[in-house]
Amino acid sequence: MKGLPVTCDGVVFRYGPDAAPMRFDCTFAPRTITAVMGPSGSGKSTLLSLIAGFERAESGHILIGGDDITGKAPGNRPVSCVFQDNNLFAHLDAGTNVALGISPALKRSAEDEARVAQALEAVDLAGYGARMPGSMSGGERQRVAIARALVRERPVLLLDEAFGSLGPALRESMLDLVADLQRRTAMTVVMVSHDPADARRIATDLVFLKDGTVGAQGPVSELLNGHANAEVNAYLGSQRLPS
Ligand SMILES: Nc1ncnc2c1ncn2[C@@H]1O[C@H](COP(=O)(O)OP(=O)(O)OP(=O)(O)O)[C@@H](O)[C@H]1O
Repeated sequence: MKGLPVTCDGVVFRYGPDAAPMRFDCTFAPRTITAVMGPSGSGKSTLLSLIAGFERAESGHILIGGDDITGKAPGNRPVSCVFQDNNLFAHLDAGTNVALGISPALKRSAEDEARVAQALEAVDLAGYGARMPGSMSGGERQRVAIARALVRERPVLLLDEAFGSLGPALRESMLDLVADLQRRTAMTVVMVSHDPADARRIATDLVFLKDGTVGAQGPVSELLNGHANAEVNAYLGSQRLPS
């Protein structure tokens, strides 16, 4: 599942006839981790929803690996998503939740079982297959969601504030897990985060949104060094320089 580039080419979207149009022109490089940052309401979740296919562009094109996927249904796009909450079916155990990434049928072949076990092991949850989501911690549930994304073997992984509700130490370990999985699978990862420390920790590229459009894009090392861009600096405030 080698990562593919994702390009938004003049993608225009609005939530309703009276809403201001958003417009996205950006590229997410293949096999890298790109952070998407920007003020609240700047369009980060909307951009991910457009790439995932939960929202449809009014005009423009979304390309993944050169394929125009603008009109494709979410399930036919080469992407997996992990959100902040509610990624799992509460009435199904962890193994079944992961297996849904392989097939919607609840019956699993021996080969499926092996893939589920392998994915749970990859996220450090070996042996957790029979556990119900309600009996797991927030971090464990997010790891199950990542395991499901892994078995889907899609070349693009979208993370929308996936670790936003976790404490700092756990969040760091989840970020390191994503970085490790990204290195092993060569996925393209697009990660929405509010925290510049997240981007500095694992992302190489940054797309900065402002007022429903791309305000800046480039390497994290340049855009978050405190000197590159006045709008990014204003957003970062006291976190302008790495601690
Ligand atoms: N379902 C919706 N219907 C109407 N407007 C919406 C809807 N979802 C989002 N919006 C509006 O679109 C704009 C962008 O929202 P979006 O959720 O993409 O921002 P965001 O950058 O992810 O914000 P946050 O950091 O607060 O999660 C905001 O002005 C928001 O109020």
